[in-house]
This record gives sequence, structure tokens and C-alpha cells, in this order.
Amino acid sequence: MSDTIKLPEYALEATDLRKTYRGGGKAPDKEALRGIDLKVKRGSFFGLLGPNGAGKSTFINIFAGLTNKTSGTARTWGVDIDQDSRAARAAIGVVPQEISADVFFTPYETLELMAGFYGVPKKERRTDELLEVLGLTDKRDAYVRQLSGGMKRRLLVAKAMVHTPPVLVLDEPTAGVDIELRRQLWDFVRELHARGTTIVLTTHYLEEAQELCDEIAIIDHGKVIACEPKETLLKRMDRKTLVITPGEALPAVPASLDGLDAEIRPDGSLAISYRFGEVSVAEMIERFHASGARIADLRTEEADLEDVFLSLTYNREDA
Ligand SMILES: Nc1ncnc2c1ncn2[C@@H]1O[C@H](COP(=O)(O)OP(=O)(O)OP(=O)(O)O)[C@@H](O)[C@H]1O
Repeated sequence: MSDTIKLPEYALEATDLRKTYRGGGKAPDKEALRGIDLKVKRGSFFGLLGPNGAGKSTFINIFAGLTNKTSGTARTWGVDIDQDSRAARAAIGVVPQEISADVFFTPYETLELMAGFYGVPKKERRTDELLEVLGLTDKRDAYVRQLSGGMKRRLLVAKAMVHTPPVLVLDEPTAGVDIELRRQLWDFVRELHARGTTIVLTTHYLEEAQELCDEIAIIDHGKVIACEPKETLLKRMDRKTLVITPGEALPAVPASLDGLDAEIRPDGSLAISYRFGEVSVAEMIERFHASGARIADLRTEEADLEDVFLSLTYNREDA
């Protein structure tokens, strides 16, 4: 990107984006996106989370040019996909969820074909560099069908990067990838992000999103139910848990803790869930001691993304 070009504030923007899949035969229509408003800031590492069938892939596929939207607007790198679909597509690389291998080509040929498809001039191609950073150099001339699942997935990442797009979208990139490969993949993606690529990631591994993303949106039943910086989202769960390991096994929750949300866990520890500012840790300890029991150990637990996710997506009324 040249410095003289004004960079957009948002890498992706969706306004009232809707998608209804028409049911064939007796199948009913499916409203997969029900008015999505979402902005992904340029330069962010954005997590798009949601339960199965929430609409994440549909959302991504509209930006990738693989699915037609029913209504609403979508802009990639400031370009409306209806007004200039070619320029919009050139700004984005999508690593799809499904592994569909081009079995008759080698990784090298696959990347060269893809670069040709995007109109990347020969001297600007990065085929060997991409194979190298994704650990595929020694498979450069093998048939793709001979690659392992993890290698095929890395080839998909390389394919999405041939035209050096400023926005890279990864749809469930580590499903079925072993820990070592997952780490390599994240190192690569982190490096891209550090060099300025905007990353949008969908994942079922909430720990992964919690570790990597700085901004998180949660989609459920085709609607955005939360979109905020990760830290803000985590603060929504202002509940903490005080976990006391008693000196001796407790037969029941001590009466001195009446009124508090306390339970004995299967491992024998006593867990008191409390809202920050509602009751102090000192008071809880004092009340525990008042029962005559001893404390062998003590710790607190904070909410993580999984708690937030479950509390937001579980049993929603408008679902
Ligand atoms: N081609 C299609 N025809 C009809 N319905 C579809 C089609 N593609 C997706 N759907 C439906 O649209 C809804 C959203 O699907 P989508 O794949 O976007 O969800 P997702 O959040 O990506 O799910 P997952 O996490 O399981 O990948 C689902 O109910 C799905 O069954």
C-alpha cells in the first residue's frame, strides 16, 4: 500500500447485512443473517465467535464473494462489494473452513494459478516465500493429494495470501490441526498482524480467541449480540469466585455463609461466587472462620471468555 493512499478506518464494514437461503422443495427458507451491523477496525485482530450455525461462515463468504447477500451493504477496505466487487475481493484473503484440495496440482502450481487468478504480475509473485514461511518448501512439487491435513490447511493460508491482501480472514483455521502446527500457524498470523495485516478469525476455541484477539464480536442466530474490545467484554462478567480448600472435609456449606452463593465442589473445595464490590474477600474469610473450619488453601477465579460466551448465547429470548 502506498503512503499517499488514504487508508480506510475500517477493514470490513457491514450495515444491516441480511441473507436468506431459499429452501428447495419442502425445505423452509433460512434467515442466516438477520441484519448484521459490524465494523472491523483496520489493524485489529478481530474474533468472530458464535455457536454452530450462527451465521459466521455466511458473513465471511459474502465478503469473500462466495455467497450473495440478500440485502444490506458490505464494504471491504472501504470498497462497496456491489460497486466494485473486483477491488473489494482484491483487498481480502479468505482461508475457508472446508479443505478442498486441488488434487492435480502441486503446492507451487496451486499458488501460481491463484496468483494468476488475482492478476499478480510474475515478478511480484511470492510463491516460494509463502511456501517457505508456511513450512511447505519440501512439498513444493508434491501432489496436493499427498499432503497431510495440516499441510493442506497451511496451503489454504498461502492461497489466501498470494495477492498480499490487507485483510486476512481465517474461518476455523485450526480445526483438526495438531498443537505444534497450530502454534506455527499462529506465529505466522501474529507476524502478519504485526506487519499491519488486519486479521479476522472465527474459532470455536475460545481460549484461542481470548489469547489472540483484541476485539471480539459474538454472533448468534444471525445477529450481533456483542461487539467490543476483549477487555470490556471480559469485564462484563464482574463475578469472581473465591475457592477455599478446607483443612478438613466439610459435610455441608457452613451456616455462617448463609446468604452467599456458595457450594461444595466434587473435589471438596468450597466455591463462593460473588459480585465484585458486593462482599469483600476479608468478610468471606471471616465468616468461613466463624464456622470453626480451617483454611488449607485459598484462590480466586475470574471469568473467562467461555463464561461470557455462554452467558450471552444461552437461552436468549429472541433466538
Ligand atoms: N447453502 C445453504 N443453504 C441453506 N442453508 C444454509 C446454507 N449455508 C448455511 N445455511 C444455514 O444458515 C445458517 C448459518 O450457517 P453458517 O454456516 O453461516 O453458520 P456458522 O456460524 O458458520 O456455523 P459453524 O460454526 O457450524 O460453521 C445455518 O442454519 C445453516 O444451516
